[in-house]
Amino acid sequence: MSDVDQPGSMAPNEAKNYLGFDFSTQQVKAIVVNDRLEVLQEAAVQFDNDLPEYRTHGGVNVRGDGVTVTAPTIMWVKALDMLMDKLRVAGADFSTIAAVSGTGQQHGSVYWRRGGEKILAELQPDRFLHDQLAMAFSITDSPIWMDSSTTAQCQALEEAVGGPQKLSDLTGSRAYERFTGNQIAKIYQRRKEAYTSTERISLVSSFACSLFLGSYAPIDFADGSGMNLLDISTKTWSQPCLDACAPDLADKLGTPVPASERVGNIASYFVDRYSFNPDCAVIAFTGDNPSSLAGMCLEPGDVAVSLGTSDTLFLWLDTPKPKLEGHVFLNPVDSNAYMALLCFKNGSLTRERIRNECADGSWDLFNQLLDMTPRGNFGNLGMYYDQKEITPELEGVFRFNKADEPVSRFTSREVEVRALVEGQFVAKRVHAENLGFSIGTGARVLATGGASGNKSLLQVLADVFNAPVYTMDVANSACLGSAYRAKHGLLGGIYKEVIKGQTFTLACKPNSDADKVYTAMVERFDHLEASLMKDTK
Ligand SMILES: Nc1ncnc2c1ncn2[C@@H]1O[C@H](COP(=O)(O)OP(=O)(O)O)[C@@H](O)[C@H]1O
Ligand SMILES: O=C(CO)[C@@H](O)[C@H](O)COP(=O)(O)O
Repeated sequence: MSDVDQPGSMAPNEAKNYLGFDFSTQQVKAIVVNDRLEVLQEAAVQFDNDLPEYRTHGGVNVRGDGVTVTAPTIMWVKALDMLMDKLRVAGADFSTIAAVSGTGQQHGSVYWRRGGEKILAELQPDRFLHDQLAMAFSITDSPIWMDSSTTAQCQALEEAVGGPQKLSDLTGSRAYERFTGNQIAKIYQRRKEAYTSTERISLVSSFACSLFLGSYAPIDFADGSGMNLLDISTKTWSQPCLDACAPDLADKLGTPVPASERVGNIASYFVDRYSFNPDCAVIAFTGDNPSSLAGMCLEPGDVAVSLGTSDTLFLWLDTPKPKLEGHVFLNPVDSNAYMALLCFKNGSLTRERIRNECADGSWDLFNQLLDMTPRGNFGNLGMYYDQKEITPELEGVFRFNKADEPVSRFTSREVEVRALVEGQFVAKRVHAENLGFSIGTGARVLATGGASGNKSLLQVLADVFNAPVYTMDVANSACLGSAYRAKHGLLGGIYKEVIKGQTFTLACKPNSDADKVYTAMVERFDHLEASLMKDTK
């Protein structure tokens, strides 16, 4: 029997569309693209505004200790219920979707109670997912990437494998507090019963994939690299790392797979409730930064800067050289390649705080203030770490005048705004150069994320990197990358040959004096940051 004759299969001449999801920090989003990769529909559900009953701020709950940061797992499920309805209202025809994929904020973890997979398999199409999954989790609040409460677990893991560089050589990163292995170790130590009653531990990405699959979805190699548990050479769990974190962990994690793997077909729940074709493929979900790399079709030599809740900077890597700073992940579109990533916790939320304090909550006014100050900011320089930063591990606000003397405040709000933005982007260049990256002639900076629509910010980015900044029509490349990966996962082949034709728009060019101004500022910043780190230690 041919494909066309099989009940429910997609006929060759039927429209083939692709659906991508992004379970990120502040919202869940979706994009439908057609076979030519043109966007047909987009929708989003914002946690704080659309689901106020969970009382999140920026999509998360910060506990009393100030360092434990979680999000209610069931909130993500309820957001998906709402998003599916929004997509339908936007005109999405789910019967045309040939494949679904997705992405999630990295490192966050979901704990399925024993019996969770049975609940997934028996979901009733006439009821919401969140009603049926309310009892499916052994831990109801998922630790997320902003958590920095696992310092002790990180030390223990590094000691267990022979030190921070050994761990980095093995897993692509030294121990980081938000990395999932350390979070699991803390849960095992503090909540043994809950750990024992956990059948499966998912990342946010593989948890979301499980909802579409109707069974536990595997963790993919790229997002799995953000756990301090995956051996990036063998692409299997590292037994010494597992043993250092918690017992029976391999069973609870399942076997990792390439991000392009077709992990099954869509669950009958989605066929019956939303009229998906039963042949619709589910492609492994991955982390949001790896998915952005896929959405931007990053080339070796490009630098991508994501301005989402976190600010991240990432690069394509052919050869991994893990260091004590930054991360090496397996590449989501080429299993023989890698990507390097730097993550800065104080991104958009810190910019929002300064916007609220200096610009009456208006981005327009914030931009006017930024544009009215000169490059170099009269020698004033700032570092704004409202929450303990990841790169570098500093907390607090540090302001310096042109003589590098600490000052408690700047003389005007425009100087404060420019100090924030220059400080954030100079930090990215300093730490990218520490990783060995230097921007060559002809290199492009590709900007994405919620703040990448702001031209005044992008102008500073272009100046600091002394390189042109490009954007795509769709600011959310993580979500777009999910739709692209759905197509690639279904069809197979070389990613760049299946996914081609994206156009970038030149957003900003560097000014002629930028190199001089910012090369000097990079040196000063590096020096000042090093002395702050010394003081902290
Ligand atoms: N015009 C703007 N200027 C600067 N930042 C903006 C602008 N519009 C949105 N943002 C920022 O984008 C952030 C959300 O980015 P997004 O990539 O959607 O986040 P995430 O994917 O992490 O949920 C918000 O916190 C907001 O501060
Ligand atoms: O921790 C990291 C990367 O290592 C963060 O980048 C998270 O992946 C959250 O992403 P956004 O919601 O800010 O896009």
